[in-house]
Amino acid sequence: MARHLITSALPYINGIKHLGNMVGSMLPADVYSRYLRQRGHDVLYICATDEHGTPAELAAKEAGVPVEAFCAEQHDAQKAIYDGFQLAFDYFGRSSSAENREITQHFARKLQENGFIEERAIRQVFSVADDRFLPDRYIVGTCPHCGYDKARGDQCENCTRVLDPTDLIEPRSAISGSSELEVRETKHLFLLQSKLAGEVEAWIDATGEEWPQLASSIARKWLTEGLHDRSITRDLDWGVPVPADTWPELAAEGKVFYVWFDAPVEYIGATKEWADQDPANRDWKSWWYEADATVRYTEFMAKDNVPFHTVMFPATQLGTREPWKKVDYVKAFNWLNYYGGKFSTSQKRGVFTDAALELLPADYWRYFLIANAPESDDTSFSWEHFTATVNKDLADTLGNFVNRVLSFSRKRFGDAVPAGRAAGEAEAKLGAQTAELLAEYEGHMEALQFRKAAAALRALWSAGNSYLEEKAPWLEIKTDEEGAALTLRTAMNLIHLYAVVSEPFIPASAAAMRAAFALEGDTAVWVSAEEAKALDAVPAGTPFTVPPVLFAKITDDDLGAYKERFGGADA
Ligand SMILES: Nc1ncnc2c1ncn2[C@@H]1O[C@H](COP(=O)(O)OP(=O)(O)OP(=O)(O)O)[C@@H](O)[C@H]1O
Ligand SMILES: [Zn+2]
Repeated sequence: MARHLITSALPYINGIKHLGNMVGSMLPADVYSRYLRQRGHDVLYICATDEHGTPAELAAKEAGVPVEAFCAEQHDAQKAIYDGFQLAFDYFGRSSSAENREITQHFARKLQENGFIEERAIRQVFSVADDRFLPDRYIVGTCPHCGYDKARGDQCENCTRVLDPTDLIEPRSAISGSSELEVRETKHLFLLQSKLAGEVEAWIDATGEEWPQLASSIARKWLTEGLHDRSITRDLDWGVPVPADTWPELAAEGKVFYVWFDAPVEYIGATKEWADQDPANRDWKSWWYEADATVRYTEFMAKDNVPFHTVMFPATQLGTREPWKKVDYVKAFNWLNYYGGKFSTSQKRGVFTDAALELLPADYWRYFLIANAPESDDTSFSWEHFTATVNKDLADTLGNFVNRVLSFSRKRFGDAVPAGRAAGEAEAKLGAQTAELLAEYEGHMEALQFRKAAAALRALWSAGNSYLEEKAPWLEIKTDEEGAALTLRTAMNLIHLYAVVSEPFIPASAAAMRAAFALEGDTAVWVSAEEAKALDAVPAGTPFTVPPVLFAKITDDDLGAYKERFGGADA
């Protein structure tokens, strides 16, 4: 049995996340974690808010609150929404924690000891209008590689290339828009990534083989373009301070580490936060430091985050010369787009997670998003597609099946699962088909192929509908009561199986389906394809209740109202 360490890219603190963030990082990590837990693995799913950096500072300023208070508030607001989405983190931490400060400073000291950090005087962009040095991402201009005119000084969102502010054509301040920029001299720490490039490449050769193509191609592209030394400190108030014991002068000047230096370290920091809550029973080091071969580490993120996770953070880890656990598998996603553009926080485009939960329960979104995850390509969200998926897959195929079977059985046979005749040919065929589809579903989950997994799950639900149509217990009952009872008992067993295996996708509905049957013990434990074949986990005589309608259909009026409210018109 493996121990699975799972992390999803840290959501940034400056605002409520949108559905793109959800499907590109946290949601698939949660689905995968839930699946592995059900299968009996030891799983640790860690995430946190990414709290440092200029955007947080500026957002706090705009809100008129101190940045610490702003982050604390926003962290709680995000956490409440993730609870609403039923994201079952083992721990959801904060990159501004004392634990992360300690580990980040430790990383920096080790890198210094090993000769991978150098102090350099650099000339940095100073905005006269804003009276401050501008961090890279607060300088915007045109990308020299692809011509995108809103490229930031650290990275071009359009072509994902990493940039230096001085690469930008027609640079201007993102704060004031002023182009009155001067270059002034200031000292910073540089991580000598160029010295680590060979090691990173060798590491990718050894581990990157099985990564999805999206992840490995971005990593390779980055290495081919050359791994440059990078400044890892900033002139900001808010961040992990440069430790005074190692760099007294820079510490006195109030320099902090660059947010991209401490954010990935927070995967470790948050694990320590988790352990610090119950030190007698939780051990963070066995996951991260000298972790043995039973620990398998999987990361989830969208494509813009790939270079930092596949190249830069591994370089940092390698440079410490300490045995830190490095990623085994990088599950990378493309963009979820919204009517002609990327979902975007800054441009307030798309559906945000708080609004989504106001409209409909989490399971509707979870299912739709995962079934249409941007795995092999960018994917477009449309309200029509969302409506059709919810109505067809969730309401008609799954929800209706559950309600029809349970209501009809209660009406004819009372509040316990009827016995009826022994299983016959139709049940044997259904059992074989169920086992086959379940094995297919498992295979896709093991391979982290979420769209395919969703399709197999949907097929499993459909198989129940076909069986029910074929046996037609509402006709059968007129001539063969024992046969009708068998059909209903079998269908109820399917409902229970669906409840168990659908849990990673739709946890709340799955729990409601399981709770319909008064069974003893932990009924959420995974059922193997071989066990599923018999369709007899719920024995005759088990008391049951009919749950309220699981999925309400979205009407044409609802659809119209959603499009109106969220601006869902083609650009
Ligand atoms: N449209 C999208 N589709 C899929 N994943 C996305 C999308 N936008 C952002 N992500 C991913 O969401 C995760 C959290 O990102 P983060 O909080 O830093 O927001 P972001 O990337 O700045 O998004 P935005 O630009 O919309 O603010 C990252 O892994 C990021 O790559
Ligand atoms: Zn570009």
